[in-house]
Amino acid sequence: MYVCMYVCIDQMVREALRDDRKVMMTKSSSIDLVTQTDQKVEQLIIKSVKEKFPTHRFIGEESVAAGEPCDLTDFPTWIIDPIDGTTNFVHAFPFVAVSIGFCVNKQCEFGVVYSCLQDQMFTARRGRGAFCNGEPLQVSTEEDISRSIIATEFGSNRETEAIDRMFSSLRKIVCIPVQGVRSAGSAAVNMCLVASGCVEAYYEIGIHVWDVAAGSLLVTEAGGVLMDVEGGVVDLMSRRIIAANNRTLAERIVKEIDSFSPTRDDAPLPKQ
Ligand SMILES: O=P(O)(O)O[C@H]1[C@H](O)[C@@H](O)[C@H](O)[C@@H](O)[C@@H]1O
Ligand SMILES: [Mg+2]
Ligand SMILES: [Mg+2]
Repeated sequence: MYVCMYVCIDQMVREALRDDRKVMMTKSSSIDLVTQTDQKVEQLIIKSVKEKFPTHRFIGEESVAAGEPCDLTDFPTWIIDPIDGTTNFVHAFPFVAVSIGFCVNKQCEFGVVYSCLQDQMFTARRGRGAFCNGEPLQVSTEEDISRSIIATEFGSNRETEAIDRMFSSLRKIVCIPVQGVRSAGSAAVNMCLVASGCVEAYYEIGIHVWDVAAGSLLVTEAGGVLMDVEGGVVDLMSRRIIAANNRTLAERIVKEIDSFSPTRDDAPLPKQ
């Protein structure tokens, strides 16, 4: 099933990158884009999984956008971001990933991130390590943030308060100083870069559970840590995350972040 699904998705994304990168609609803001490929890939994944596991549940980015609930329960649940980096996809910027996390009892059991244009399949199973195209992954051993590259993103929220806090945090982190700040344009790819040891840490406020479910397992199985931006235990439904190579760097980043709390992924939908 999985090989067939992967081949279909790979072909679908590559053909769409060549022939159809049109924006179909926007969601939370004029820059929160959706394409037909986002929807087709998610439908293909859900259909394929349902055929084999009809009782399993799903949290899919585009299904939630269409009104499906975003509730993570103890049931076996597939958490899907069909195209992570949709803005990159629309611009043919080469970091476009498919991210699938599988959770039972609210714990990720395996995660897959396929970085389409790099043809890199990142995989992790809980307790069994993280891999890229079968090669084991290990986070960076760097303990000194002034010798680190930090990744972050600005998302699609342009509200003044959120922007002010994001730029205040960024300024403080840049001026530590760190050796570099990077934005792949995809949370999942940023987390794969942490798991691969290319980037020491990634943080973002505004992500969704589907952006980070698979990547969170890749990071921890590669020896890294996850933390809330205020230093507590990460909550994948809180829309805030730090994924780092070690606690030292994660705690250093916490000191510089002006945090805020977006509406949770599992917040009750506003009454109609
Ligand atoms: O919407 P996609 O492309 O699935 O996910 C991206 C968000 O749009 C963006 O706002 C966020 O910053 C980025 O991390 C995420 O991958
Ligand atoms: Mg995403
Ligand atoms: Mg997406």
